[in-house]
Amino acid sequence: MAQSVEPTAPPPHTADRAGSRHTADRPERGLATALAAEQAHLATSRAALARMRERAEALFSTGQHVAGDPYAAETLGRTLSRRVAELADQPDTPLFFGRLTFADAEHHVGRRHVTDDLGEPLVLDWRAPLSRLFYRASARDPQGVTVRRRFGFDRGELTSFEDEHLGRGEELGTASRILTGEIERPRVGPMRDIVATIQPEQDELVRADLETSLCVQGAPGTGKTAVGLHRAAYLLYLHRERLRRSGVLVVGPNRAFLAYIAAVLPALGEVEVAQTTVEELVARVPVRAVDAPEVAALKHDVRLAEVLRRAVEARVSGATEPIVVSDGSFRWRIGVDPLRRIVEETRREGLPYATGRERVRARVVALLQLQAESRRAESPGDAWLRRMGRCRPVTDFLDAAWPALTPEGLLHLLYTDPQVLATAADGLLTPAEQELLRAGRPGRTPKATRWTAADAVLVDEAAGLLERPAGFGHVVVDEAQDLSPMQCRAIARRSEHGSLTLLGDLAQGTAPWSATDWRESLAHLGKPDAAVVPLTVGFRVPAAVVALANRLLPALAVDVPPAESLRRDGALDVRTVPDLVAATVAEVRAALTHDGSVGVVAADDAVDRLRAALAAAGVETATADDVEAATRVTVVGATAVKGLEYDQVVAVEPAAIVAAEPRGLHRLYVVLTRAVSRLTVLHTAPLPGPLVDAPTAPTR
Ligand SMILES: Nc1ncnc2c1ncn2[C@@H]1O[C@H](COP(=O)(O)OP(=O)(O)OP(=O)(O)O)[C@@H](O)[C@H]1O
Repeated sequence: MAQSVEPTAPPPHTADRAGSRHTADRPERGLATALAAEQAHLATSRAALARMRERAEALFSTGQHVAGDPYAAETLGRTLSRRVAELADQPDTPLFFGRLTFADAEHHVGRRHVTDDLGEPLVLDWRAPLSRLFYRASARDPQGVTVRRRFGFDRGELTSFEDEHLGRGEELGTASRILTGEIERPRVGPMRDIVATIQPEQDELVRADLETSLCVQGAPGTGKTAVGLHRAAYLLYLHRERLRRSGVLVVGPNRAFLAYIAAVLPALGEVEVAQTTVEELVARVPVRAVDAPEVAALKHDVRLAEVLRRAVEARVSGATEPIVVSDGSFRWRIGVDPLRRIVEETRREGLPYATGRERVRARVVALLQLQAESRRAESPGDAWLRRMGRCRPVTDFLDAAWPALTPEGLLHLLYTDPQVLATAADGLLTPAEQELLRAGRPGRTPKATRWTAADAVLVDEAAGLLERPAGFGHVVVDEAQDLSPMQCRAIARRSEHGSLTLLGDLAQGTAPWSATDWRESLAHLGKPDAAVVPLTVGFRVPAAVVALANRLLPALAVDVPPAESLRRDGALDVRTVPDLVAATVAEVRAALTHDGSVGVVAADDAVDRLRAALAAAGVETATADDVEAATRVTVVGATAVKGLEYDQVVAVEPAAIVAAEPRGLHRLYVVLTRAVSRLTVLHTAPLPGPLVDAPTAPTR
């Protein structure tokens, strides 16, 4: 049988476990000795990590004297300061969480490599090839592992362990108490890493090759975000140099979400991953206006990509006049035909527009150079070439045949010149749609125009036609179901030569343009062949709560496998109340008698009222952006709660959440799947149809 051990004076919540497992005196003593040995190994490893950090700090402070020049010093300084940050020891985060025993060796597995002064490993990084066995070895296929040991910690102290003798066919799987304890622990504050308990099907995704693009369709709480972040850390470990140069980007739905996940990668020693929202990614113009819903929907339609492409192409025209340049006593001339040929040839090369313009300039200058060489019998120098490239006749020709463009200038032109729009949109947009696009009253100039969020995406598309943006080696996109086709393209431009991890749940799509089929999104993202992999085992939401949320699925018109929960604990309470505000205050008070965070989720326009009522009742609350807030209660609008979780959730008036937006039922599905331990639904209005008569499960 699998064994577990606790110290002789364990913390109260683990005492009975130890007692129930090991009554015989001798094994208990043996296990206590083993526990003491593990605690000693932890102390040794901590001390070794501290020495590694001291060495890195010493190098950092002498780095400037060692490096030959200021640039080298800066690079070295950056590398070393990163190294120092990576080696930080977080007192609450165990340095190792597992141990693998083989016939001839033993390895502790932890958050980073730790070596002793001789370079011998004390802890293996969880991402090392050997560590993989910690997650993947099983009784059926032990892969050489005789014993897998998991450690239990309490506030950074090693307090217990559990052994699975895989070699003898023993395996605890999800019955592991340490695993269950980790999954069911009350949540507080920002998201944490899950390295100690990554499940085999998650590990498979985390360790997919750098070349592989993946789309993970996962029900709420199945660990999609966790998988995406751990994959980023894994890829950075395996391809450190390459990805440091090209970069890794994480795209999330909003700032509150990014704040919630911000600490995960640094805790894994990865301090240099860019984290952003799509809005920030495309923020070339300030957003100062809001589109009507039908205009926004049109601007996010993929047909606009072709309209913009044609509009750019239409800027290029043939030459109508020769170029004549006076150069001292010489006059150089290029006729209309060769100029047309240059434009045509360059157009066929399909370069980004701005690069094309420079190519045409270079070709014109090359023809001038030929003439100069044949007349003067010597080759003109660089200064001459530059002067020719900038001289008036050449720039006049360029401005007529291949005019300079800015992305916002192009969009402004489309919005203000009906003829330009009609030509570019011919056969693609109806006259009524063209009218809609122009209805936004653009300013006289691009600068004077009050751009909308959808305009910013179009400006980014235009920018991509003019110049190729720098891409990332790997991009992780969370809540990807909400990306519009045009937003997908903005991400595609940044991952053209890299790979993607796309994470999402079609059932949680709340935007008017949310995906209903991953294949379409993947095509817009430029990765049509990426595999779509389901995750269905939920680690967040208790089974009773999942059952309630699943009642909405048939009404959501998406084809996704329903979630199952690993969690049998948890409570659900759905109640009609006479006064929503008073009931919310009472419910929050009751929730505060238990551990963990409390999230009050309501339609956006009810948030201020509820916060005020809670404040009047003496309950301090935070907003979703404030993940570090000392207060345990957060009041959050339904539209901001995606991706977040709270230990106890009070969902207020589902009917109002549904009524607030066209995809309100999808929004409600998101709201109902945020609870870790307990969900209370309070309502005065009738519940939305699918929830009527739902059974409740009050267990405490
Ligand atoms: N293997 C695991 N071990 C322990 N906890 C896990 C594991 N996988 C996921 N979790 C936890 O389950 C919760 C949900 O995970 P996560 O937020 O990644 O899910 P998600 O699929 O992104 O959810 P959503 O669809 O709501 O965005 C988190 O608290 C996470 O830490």
